[in-house]
Amino acid sequence: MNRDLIVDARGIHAWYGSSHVLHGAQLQIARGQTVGLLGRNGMGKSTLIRTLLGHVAQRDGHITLFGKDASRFKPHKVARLGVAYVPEGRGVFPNLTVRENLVMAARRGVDGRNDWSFERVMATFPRLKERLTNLGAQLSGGEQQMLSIGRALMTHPELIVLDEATEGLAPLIVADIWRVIGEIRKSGIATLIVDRDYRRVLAHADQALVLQKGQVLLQGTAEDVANDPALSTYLGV
Ligand SMILES: Nc1ncnc2c1ncn2[C@@H]1O[C@H](COP(=O)(O)OP(=O)(O)OP(=O)(O)O)[C@@H](O)[C@H]1O
Repeated sequence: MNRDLIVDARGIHAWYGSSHVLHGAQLQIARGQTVGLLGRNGMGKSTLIRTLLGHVAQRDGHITLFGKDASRFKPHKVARLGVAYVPEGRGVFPNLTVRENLVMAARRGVDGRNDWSFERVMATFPRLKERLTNLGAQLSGGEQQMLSIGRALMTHPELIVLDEATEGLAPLIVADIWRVIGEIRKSGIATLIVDRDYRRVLAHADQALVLQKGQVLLQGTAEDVANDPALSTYLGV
């Protein structure tokens, strides 16, 4: 195995009841790498993510995370390895303040890293700084998304998984979230990104893959995927 791979998933199958959704998909992420996961609606992107994270019980295939066989790991065990999940539809505590949401998430990284301090998160998300005493439920959708990413950073992950982080948000907020994704990339944390805006995904990613009906049809550097003549057909654009 390539030692730099923090995610190495091969031959992944997943089912919801009798519905067979993933048909031998694969995904590799190296340390510090940004990987874009593309595909039309319903092609299995969220299912692949949820399978890697241990949320899909009916699964088959080989998943190695940080060199450990995680094929049967439960979500809490995956999280403890240093994987932070920012799910579609946020994931903040509505009855806690912004400050409480952040502080309760804080922990050192697996290797003891502690560089994403509360102050650094505040500097990254100036909007949240103005809302520290507001409850999670009082935030706009965009602010909740920022808080969710802020919480992920406070856990000092090796990998952040962003599933549709910009979905349904106003363009200025979307631009701000892409700025933060760029900062996360620069800071050396690996990211796995699913987003409808494939151009932005490819502009921010090192590697990309395209899922169709639960299989990976295209995989390579973001530049190669962007230049592949079949891309627009696969994405229906
Ligand atoms: N909890 C579930 N139970 C049953 N079927 C599901 C469930 N979640 C997803 N599916 C089905 O699995 C298939 C893949 O869905 P998935 O959400 O992984 O696709 P996606 O590529 O992430 O698309 P989208 O962008 O629409 O979320 C779809 O046919 C979907 O209807």
